[in-house]
Amino acid sequence: MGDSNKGDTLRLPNGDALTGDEVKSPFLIGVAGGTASGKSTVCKKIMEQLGQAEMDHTQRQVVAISQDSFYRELTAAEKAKAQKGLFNFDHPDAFNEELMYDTLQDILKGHKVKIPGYDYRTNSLDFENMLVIYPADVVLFEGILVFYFPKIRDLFHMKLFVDTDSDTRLARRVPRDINERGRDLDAVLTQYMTFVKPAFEEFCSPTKKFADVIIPRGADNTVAIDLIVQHIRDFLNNRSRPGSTGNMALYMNLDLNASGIMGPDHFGNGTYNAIRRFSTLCKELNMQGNFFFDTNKNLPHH
Ligand SMILES: Nc1ncnc2c1ncn2[C@@H]1O[C@H](COP(=O)(O)OP(=O)(O)O)[C@@H](O)[C@H]1O
Ligand SMILES: O=c1ccn([C@@H]2O[C@H](COP(=O)(O)O)[C@@H](O)[C@H]2O)c(=O)[nH]1
Repeated sequence: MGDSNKGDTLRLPNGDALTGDEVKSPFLIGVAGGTASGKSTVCKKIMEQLGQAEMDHTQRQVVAISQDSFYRELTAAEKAKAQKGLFNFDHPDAFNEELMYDTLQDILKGHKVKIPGYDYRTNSLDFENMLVIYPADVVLFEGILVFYFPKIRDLFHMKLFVDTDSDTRLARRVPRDINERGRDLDAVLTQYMTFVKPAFEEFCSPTKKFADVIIPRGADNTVAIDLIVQHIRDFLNNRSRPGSTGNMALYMNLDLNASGIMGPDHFGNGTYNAIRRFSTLCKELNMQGNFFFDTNKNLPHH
């Protein structure tokens, strides 16, 4: 970061100030999309290409977290309904919004956090298998409704929406739920028609408009994934540069269309060039239909 930023208050995307030891705040990327659109697969590919997947958890620079760890605990009556496929896991009320928000805030402050796994066979949080999320440079947070809650949406430095058509998603969900989530065909189809499809249309699909980047065809879109990976690489390199404050938010929350307001003096030349490269690539890919890029109008906090 150039000298021009010395003395600036470092801020989380929602405007909260960061001070002292807390400045090693990660760059937080939200990854939304319908069920079985390929959100986890996209995150996995990003991690693999960055050489993070095979790395020890404590050493990773990039980590991925699922929104499923923030389903709220069900009452006995709700659990009984869930076992019969009669509970709506696709409604925003199924999630613990406050816990999700507080945990993401902790992550943004550079704290180590522990979150439960999720057991789809019992429809419950798995406190026996707690996941320890060590402070990282980049955190991917994926889930069907990660852009639904405004307070949470505002925490992301970058928002991706994995846009896979609904036939493909259903065709992938059926075998996945049968083979990996302990369901039978009837239950999967009934849940899909009763809850999943209507909730996607009402709550998930409308959040696509908040995305900075829309990835058509999910993990098949290798061009888009390569671009995102390159973008993250640039930021990781920038962060490790001598003189960098290590604050990703200052680096990322930019309206690229308004690049006239910044020049090589505003950030270091490396940063500036990376942003220009990203902007140019996005425009090209947009034209090729590999990628839809929108500037982040919600996050003007530099
Ligand atoms: N591009 C793809 N081609 C074939 N199968 C895929 C592809 N992307 C995902 N899948 C499969 O579809 C299912 C759902 O993918 P997943 O990444 O778990 O979606 P989500 O996280 O959005 O629910 C998984 O079984 C996964 O292996
Ligand atoms: O106990 C549960 C909890 C969730 N679901 C379904 O999971 C998907 C969200 O996960 P994806 O990996 O994004 O598909 C959601 O559509 C819920 O319906 C479930 O079936 N049971």
